[in-house]
Amino acid sequence: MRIGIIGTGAIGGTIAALLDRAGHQVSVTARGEGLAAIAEHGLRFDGAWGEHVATVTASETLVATPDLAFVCTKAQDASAALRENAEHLRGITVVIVQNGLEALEVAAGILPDAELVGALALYASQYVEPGHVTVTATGSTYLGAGAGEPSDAARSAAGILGQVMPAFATPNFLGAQWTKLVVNMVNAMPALTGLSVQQTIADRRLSRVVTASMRETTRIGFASGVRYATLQGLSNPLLRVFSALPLWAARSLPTLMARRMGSVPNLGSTLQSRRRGRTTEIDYLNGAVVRAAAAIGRPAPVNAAIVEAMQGLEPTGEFLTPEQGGALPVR
Ligand SMILES: NC(=O)C1=CN([C@@H]2O[C@H](COP(=O)(O)OP(=O)(O)OC[C@H]3O[C@@H](n4cnc5c(N)ncnc54)[C@H](OP(=O)(O)O)[C@@H]3O)[C@@H](O)[C@H]2O)C=CC1
Ligand SMILES: CC(C)(CO)C(=O)C(=O)O
Repeated sequence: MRIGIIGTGAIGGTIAALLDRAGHQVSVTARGEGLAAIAEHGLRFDGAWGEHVATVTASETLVATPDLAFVCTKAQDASAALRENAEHLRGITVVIVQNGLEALEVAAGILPDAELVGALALYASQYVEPGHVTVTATGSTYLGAGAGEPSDAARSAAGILGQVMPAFATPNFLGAQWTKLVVNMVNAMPALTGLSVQQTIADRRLSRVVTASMRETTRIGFASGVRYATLQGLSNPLLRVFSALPLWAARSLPTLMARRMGSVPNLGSTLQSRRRGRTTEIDYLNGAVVRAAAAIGRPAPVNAAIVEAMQGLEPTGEFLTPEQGGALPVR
């Protein structure tokens, strides 16, 4: 199958390398140093899903229409990347692999005649250097769209991706995005402190803030009428219990998540953006919780403080100490 990958960073690089290894004809889009490295040496892939050097076609934008496309940029880059490639995305299935709640709505405004599918990745990949990505923790990908049953396009894309990694079409994709948003509350503390996800959760002070942001997210979701979808053991009933726990007891959830990630340090995708001098997705993660809370007239003080702290730090390139990070408000 002819596969197009837009945005060949950690996730795009992983999908591109694995589909190339499985024999698909893969074309990728990249820019700057990343594009130069892939064009010169191929795309180097290693880590938990094996090793491969993919000799993919690489260019700044797609030069032909593929049978299936994956858009794997950060949320803040998605609109521009979709616009730049719109000509070759018309009428085909376009899978947007992206955290946050807005991926499909943004894409629908730019590609009204594509078959849009959202995808939530629960594995962890790292952009090691231009043209080199590594998988630091395995996990499944969930594909779907909207509130109902998964479309034929979602099932078929899950079938293709399922050839190379665990991938499932899921109903209630909106609920799945919220469940993933709860998971992504592990991203901010590493991005604020420069520590890995495992290190931040092992630190009692930072872990309290992670737990508080997760619990706040869960509560805002429930108050907004969200029915959380089941993703990798996290379900609506479990999150209902979690949302009512005191902080000391709720801490067991991020602790379990960190344990599942294993011993290879997982930086999380937000810290990786900072390390590469890129803007972060904070407005689409913790910021999405603040906006959802505002929409129902509720405050989200923990997530608002995290967003504010990140906005202050991003332009400086500096990090908080664990003491400073642990002093963020929790409730
Ligand atoms: N990494 C992870 O473990 C996980 C990430 N996710 C989510 O997946 C999505 C992708 O994340 P991730 O792979 O980590 O992000 P990366 O930053 O590693 O990769 C995104 C890539 O897109 C490229 N890009 C941006 N705009 C364009 C454009 N217009 N044309 C071509 N390329 C472009 C960037 O280029 P450049 O290198 O020049 O910046 C970058 O290489 C995010 O929503 C993230 O939250 C979900 C689960 C796990
Ligand atoms: C699943 C997780 C937390 C993997 O690191 C992720 O989604 C991210 O880093 O953005």
